[in-house]
Amino acid sequence: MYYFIVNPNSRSGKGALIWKELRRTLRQKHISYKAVFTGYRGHAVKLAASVTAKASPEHPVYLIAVGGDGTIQEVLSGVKDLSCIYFGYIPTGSGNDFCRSMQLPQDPHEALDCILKRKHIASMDVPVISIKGRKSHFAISCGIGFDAAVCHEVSVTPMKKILNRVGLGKLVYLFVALKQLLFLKPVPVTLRMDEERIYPFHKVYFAAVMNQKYEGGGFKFCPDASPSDGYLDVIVVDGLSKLKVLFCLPTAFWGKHTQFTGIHIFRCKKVEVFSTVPLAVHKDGESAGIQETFSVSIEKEPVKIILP
Ligand SMILES: Nc1ncnc2c1ncn2[C@@H]1O[C@H](COP(=O)(O)OP(=O)(O)OP(=O)(O)O)[C@@H](O)[C@H]1O
Repeated sequence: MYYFIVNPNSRSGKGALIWKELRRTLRQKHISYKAVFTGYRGHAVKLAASVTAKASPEHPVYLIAVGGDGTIQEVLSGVKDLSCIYFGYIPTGSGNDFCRSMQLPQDPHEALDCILKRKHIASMDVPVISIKGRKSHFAISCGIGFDAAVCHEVSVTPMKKILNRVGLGKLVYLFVALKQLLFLKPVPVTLRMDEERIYPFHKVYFAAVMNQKYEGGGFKFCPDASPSDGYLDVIVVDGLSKLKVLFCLPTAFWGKHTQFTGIHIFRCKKVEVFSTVPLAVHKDGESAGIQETFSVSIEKEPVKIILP
C-alpha cells in the first residue's frame, strides 16, 4: 500500500491538477493506495506522523510526498523512525532542487512510474536542524542570511504565481536574489563544527548547510555534497564586495563559484551557527523564522528512498 501526501497548493495550485492525472494512472493500474491532502503550512508534518504511527521496520510504509521541496522536509519531519518508511517523491513544485540533486525524474508521471517500479532503493542522509530546542528534518539544505531572505521573499512574492503560470517559476529566485543583494548588509557570523573547530567570519552574506549539491532553484552551492556520505557540506560567503557577489552568483549554477576568494566550503557532521544579529533562516526553501543561532546534525538512521 502506498500513502501519498499531496500538497495541492504546490506550484501555485498546479499540484492539485497534476494529482488528478496521477490518480487516473493509479486507478488504471489498479494500485492500492491512500491519499491525504495538506490544507495549510505544516500540515504535512502531522499527516506524515499519523500515517506512519503504526509502521515498524517489519511493516514499513511506502510514504510518497507529492509537492515541492518544502513538502519533502515537512513529510520527513513528521516521521519519528526513519527505518519504518520507504520514501518516494513526485515533484509538483517550482524549484525542484531535490530532483536535481537526487537525479529523480522532474516529470511527475515519470516519477510515479519510477515509484511503482521500485527498481532501486538507496540510503539518504537526513539532517536534523535544532532551533530554540525544536528539532525537525530537512532533505536539501538550510541556511542563514541572503539565501534564506531570498527563500522567504520567493514564498510571498506575487511574481512567483505569475512566472509559474507561464512556466518560468525558476526565474523568480534569480529576480528576488538580485533585489535582496541590493539591500543586504553582511554581518559577523561564527560557525563551530564538530564541537571543536571554530570559524569566525566578519562580513557574511550567507551560510548554508547542505545535504545535497543544489539549492535555490539550481545553484550548485556545494558541488561535492553527497546525501549518502554521512557528512554535511557548509558554504560561507564572506567579505566579498556586492559587485563580486553579483558576478560570482551566476557561476554557482555550474558550481564554478568555489574558485573565488571569500567562498569557504567545509565538511562536518555537526555545525552550530551563531550570528551577531537576528537573520532570516530557511530549511529546504521554507522560512524558519528570524534567528540568531541554530545547529544541524545528521540522523543516525538514513532513510530508504526509491530511485529510478
Ligand atoms: N493547502 C495548502 N495551502 C497553502 N499552503 C500550503 C498548503 N499545503 C502546504 N502548504 C505550504 O506550501 C508551502 C510550499 O509548498 P511546496 O514547497 O510543496 O511547493 P512550492 O513552493 O510550489 O515548490 P518549491 O518549494 O519547489 O518552489 C509549504 O510551506 C507548505 O507547508
